[in-house]
Amino acid sequence: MQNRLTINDIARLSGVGKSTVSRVLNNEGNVSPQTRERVLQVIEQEHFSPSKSARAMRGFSDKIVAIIVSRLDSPSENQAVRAMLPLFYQQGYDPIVLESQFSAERVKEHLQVLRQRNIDGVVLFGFTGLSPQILMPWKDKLVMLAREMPGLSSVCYDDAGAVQLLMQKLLAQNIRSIGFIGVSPHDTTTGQKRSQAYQAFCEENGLTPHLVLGELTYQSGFDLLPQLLESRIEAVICASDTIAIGAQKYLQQQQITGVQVCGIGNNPLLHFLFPESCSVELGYGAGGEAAATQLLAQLDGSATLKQLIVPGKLAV
Ligand SMILES: O=P(O)(O)OC[C@H]1O[C@H](O[C@H]2O[C@H](CO)[C@@H](O)[C@H](O)[C@H]2O)[C@H](O)[C@@H](O)[C@@H]1O
Repeated sequence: MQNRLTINDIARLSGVGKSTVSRVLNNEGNVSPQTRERVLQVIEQEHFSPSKSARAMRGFSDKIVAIIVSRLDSPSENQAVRAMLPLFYQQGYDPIVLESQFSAERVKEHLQVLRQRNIDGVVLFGFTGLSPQILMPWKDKLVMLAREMPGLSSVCYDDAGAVQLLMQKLLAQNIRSIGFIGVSPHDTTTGQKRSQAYQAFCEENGLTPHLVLGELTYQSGFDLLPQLLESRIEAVICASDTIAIGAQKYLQQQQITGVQVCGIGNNPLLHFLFPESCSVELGYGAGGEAAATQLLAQLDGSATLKQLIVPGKLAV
């Protein structure tokens, strides 16, 4: 992105004064929503970014990357973010963290502000419903995590592979009555891919599928397990370790034994509370490192866009 235009040009094109543009850039009050929108439109159209030296003079760090997580309370995303931070610090970048709550509109707003602030790069935890139109202008300075999108760099997890590892492990123990607690297929990765892998494995191995769908919460595991127990399952695979914690809690509360609970993610809390459960190390730390490394390489011009998949492995 080049700074061919100055703040005076943006003021002229928007039909406002220079101080108004400055207030919009600094996200200050005293600007009507219509004026703010007009100025932002011109900034967007012209790909304008205030000079870094101006930012530095205002006391901002000159190298900033933004990390847009979906949920600040997600254990899996926290693991990935923690792995990224040291890499950004080492290269002199100050990371800032924003939250999307799976809202495409919120991502759009965040990116607008980041554009105004001339942020150097973005790691975005992707999800269903994000518009390529919003993201493509960022393609050289953005890496998407946990989802892929054509034309963007991405780091994904092996969703189907994780389910297959668990199914193979259970089958090797001669456990054939296996239930699955998944999430909505609207969620392409944790939802659709993991549930489909379960169903496909059942079909290939002559197993009867027992599938229920809930949300990415402890409560879902707790509430949905009783339905599966009616089918006399010997084991249950949960689409995430968070769901598995809820399922284990139900078994503990009802003093039910003989049902093996498996999760995906290798969350230390699952192993601490319920060491008898099993899980797949999906590689959140490795994913975070890979995303940060790729973004840094894109920013210094040493890498082209890449799509990476982190391999999972059974957690011991
Ligand atoms: O309970 P958590 O530790 O939060 O793990 C649940 C899943 O979180 C992640 O998937 C969800 O967020 C992704 C963005 O980070 C999004 O792409 C996906 O659709 C959501 O389901 C993580 O990627 C999964 O591995 C976790 O199982």
